[in-house]
Amino acid sequence: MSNLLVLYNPVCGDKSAHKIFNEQVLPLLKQHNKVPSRVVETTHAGHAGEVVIDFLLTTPGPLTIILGSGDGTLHEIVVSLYNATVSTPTEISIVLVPCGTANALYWSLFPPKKAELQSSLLQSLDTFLSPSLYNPRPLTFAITSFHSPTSTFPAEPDTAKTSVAIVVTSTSLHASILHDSEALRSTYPGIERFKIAAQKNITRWYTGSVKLFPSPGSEAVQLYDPKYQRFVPSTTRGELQLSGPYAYFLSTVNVDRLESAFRITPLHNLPSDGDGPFMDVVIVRPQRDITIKDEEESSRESFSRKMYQVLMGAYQDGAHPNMTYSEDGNIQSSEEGSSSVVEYFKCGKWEWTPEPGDDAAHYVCVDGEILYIPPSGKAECSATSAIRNVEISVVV
Ligand SMILES: Nc1ncnc2c1ncn2[C@@H]1O[C@H](COP(=O)(O)OP(=O)(O)OP(=O)(O)O)[C@@H](O)[C@H]1O
Repeated sequence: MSNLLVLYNPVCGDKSAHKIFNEQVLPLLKQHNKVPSRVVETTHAGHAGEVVIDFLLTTPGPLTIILGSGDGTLHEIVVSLYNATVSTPTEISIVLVPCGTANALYWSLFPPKKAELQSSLLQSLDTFLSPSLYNPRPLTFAITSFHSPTSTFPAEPDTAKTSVAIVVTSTSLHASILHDSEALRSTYPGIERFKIAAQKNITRWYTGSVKLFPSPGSEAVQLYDPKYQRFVPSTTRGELQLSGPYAYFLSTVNVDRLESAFRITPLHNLPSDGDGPFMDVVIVRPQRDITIKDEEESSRESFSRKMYQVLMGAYQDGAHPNMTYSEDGNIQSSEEGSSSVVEYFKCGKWEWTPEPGDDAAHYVCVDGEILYIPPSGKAECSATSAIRNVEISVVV
């Protein structure tokens, strides 16, 4: 029998968690004779992680957390577990009640149905309360470590320079958007703040080098081929190097979307080679477009319209992986073009080494947390199925 902890963040999203928990979640638990060991409303940033660690230390054993938050609070819990010493193997099940701004994990596991104006926020809880439907989905983690040039390799992970994603790890445009949108949170509490920050950054390119590595059980990184609408092994075995500049570089685990309607990694569930944990990686490199001949402002301005089309493709149920360039460099929604606009990979690990002079290329977004790569350093991100002694699954 699993211990039960109820935990919610009253300030996430539109600040409705307190009401949802007191008017819906707690009465439903009572009705089903589920008695939580603790009910905690977070009081400060970082509190959710402290509560979970404290609970595990005082009450060892399998734990179910009914979590009212966005992705950021779950990220905080995962990072705390990564940094803590949980001495015995522990299984944690999360029942998600989406109260945040984007709720990427929830909407990926419970995609909104087109016919419904408003999908239920209690689908994970409903499953938890109906044991016959119970189907825990193990989470994959993307662990990013930040190396300065003085780090020795292979190095022990330095926890002070490591973070763990359960949704997204990105650089380039997406990291810039998250970096700038945080300052807009109080004025624009909803997802419009991401669009405003996108407009500000869309002409920027990012310089550096990228290496992708196959996931365990696969000899090569897998690349989506729009012509055959499936993943195929890259012709390069093992490590694959890609030269920049980059407009977009984003990887996800566990999700096909970052908001209910923004399906940026829509091929998350499409099978590919390899049996180990993997990440979906979406890259846009402007110089794959034959009309882009240089890195001047006018080229960036011109390419930003194509980058915009790619992002709109994500809002059109994830149409962008099938966008190709026509012979004259226009984007078409057809697999018949000369090359794909987006490069969509599945891999087990990536490395991002920003060009030392490109400050904006040093930002990395890990589930909304913005981290900075040390000067002349790099970020290394690997997919894994357990953190330390802890396995986490989500109730779907
Ligand atoms: N009582 C509190 N006061 C201030 N900040 C808090 C409190 N409790 C939690 N937080 C912080 O609130 C932040 C936002 O939470 P969260 O990321 O879950 O929601 P969101 O950003 O609205 O949604 P999403 O991540 O889905 O976009 C978290 O980073 C967490 O540290």
